Amino acid sequence: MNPRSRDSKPPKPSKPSRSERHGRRDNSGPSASLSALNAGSVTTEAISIVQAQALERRVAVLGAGSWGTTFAKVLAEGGAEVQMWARRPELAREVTETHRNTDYLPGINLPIGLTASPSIPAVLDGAEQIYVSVPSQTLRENLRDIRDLVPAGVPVVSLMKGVEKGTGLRMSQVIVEELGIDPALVAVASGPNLALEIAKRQPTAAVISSESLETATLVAATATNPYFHSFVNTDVIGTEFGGVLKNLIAVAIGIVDGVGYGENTKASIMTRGLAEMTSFAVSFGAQPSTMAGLAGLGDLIATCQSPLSRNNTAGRLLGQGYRYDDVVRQMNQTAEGLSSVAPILELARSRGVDMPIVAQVAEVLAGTLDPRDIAPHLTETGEPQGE
Ligand SMILES: NC(=O)C1=CN([C@@H]2O[C@H](COP(=O)(O)OP(=O)(O)OC[C@H]3O[C@@H](n4cnc5c(N)ncnc54)[C@H](O)[C@@H]3O)[C@@H](O)[C@H]2O)C=CC1
Ligand SMILES: O=C(CO)COP(=O)(O)O
Repeated sequence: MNPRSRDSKPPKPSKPSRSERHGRRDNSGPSASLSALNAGSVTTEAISIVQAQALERRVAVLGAGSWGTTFAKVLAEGGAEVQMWARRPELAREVTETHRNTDYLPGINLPIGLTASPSIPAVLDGAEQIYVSVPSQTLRENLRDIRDLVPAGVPVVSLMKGVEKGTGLRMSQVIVEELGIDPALVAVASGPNLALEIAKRQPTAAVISSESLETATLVAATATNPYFHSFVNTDVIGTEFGGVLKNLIAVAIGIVDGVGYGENTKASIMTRGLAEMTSFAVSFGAQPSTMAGLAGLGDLIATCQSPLSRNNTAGRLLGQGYRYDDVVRQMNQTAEGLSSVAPILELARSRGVDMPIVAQVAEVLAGTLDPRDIAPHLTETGEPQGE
């Protein structure tokens, strides 16, 4: 457990009632845009029932980008009181005052029970659970700013899908290292979770994984609502690597899409990609069944098929002939796959695992392989081999 003691806290100001916070008419905003939002989505009534029955749980979400904001909405619509940390004060003001985050989630009304602040101490004060959604490459520096502010004994949940360059560490490992907390308090969330679809309340599922089933269950109960169902497992390695590796295969799919290849090519890459993902993750101790579940196959399908995926989009630009630097300049959101390629290949080499598709993505990124030549090279040797 966390050896640090909990600071004594000032008494909390009296809170508005649950119905005031969530608002029985649900989201703010004009009714016209509300009904547009509710077209093809889980109903406001279903959410109100869950909110009314939920335990009062105060949670913090660090990162107000597309996934941090969407997950904060999921938690609030599951009945939690949610405070989100936003780097930019004007974004925090927009979320709290107008219930919008137009930069990341255009057209989405956020729940009244969701507020944001640029002050990390204010957001963490009294938090019973902490969810982290910042780019994987900045996580360590973000955590250094907060290590003395994390309340003792509180679960910390990674929503991220990358590995750290240089160390090759998974995000849960960086969290344990930087915060010095018991790994049993750390959980990860993964699955087919394209932010904008979820923000529109289109139903989906995820996996919450922790080496402690108790932690995973507590987090999953909080991160569940009528349109978002959280399953649990204790295979942190598989759940986390599933989210990282499918990004790399989605870049490959984007590349061949950009070139103009069709469904056979994409199905071959997805299928062989899953085989690559599984060999890699199992060599690090993951369960093969995790790779066949939501955090592996499920997320692979969603990310490879959707134009909403930033990794898929980055790949498509590469396939259309843009250079790596141009692609990075064009992406104004995090495409984790681009930074995970090198550390994943290094980790694969350390275990003697072949990753021919990921290796070719690295070559396209480096400009040493013509995107048109990626698809035929689905094996390392070109020799016939067992599937
Ligand atoms: N967007 C999606 O559909 C999903 C994203 N994820 C994962 O969530 C993580 C975060 O992704 P998004 O929220 O989509 O990214 P984003 O690019 O939309 O937002 C990143 C957030 O991190 C903040 N941030 C904090 N420190 C930063 C720094 N030093 N440099 C840059 N930004 C900093 C930004 O201000 C921003 O609020 C990634 O690991 C991604 O793979 C996982 C599931 C779904
Ligand atoms: O992880 C995701 C869907 O599950 C989001 O994928 P992108 O980061 O490629 O947008």
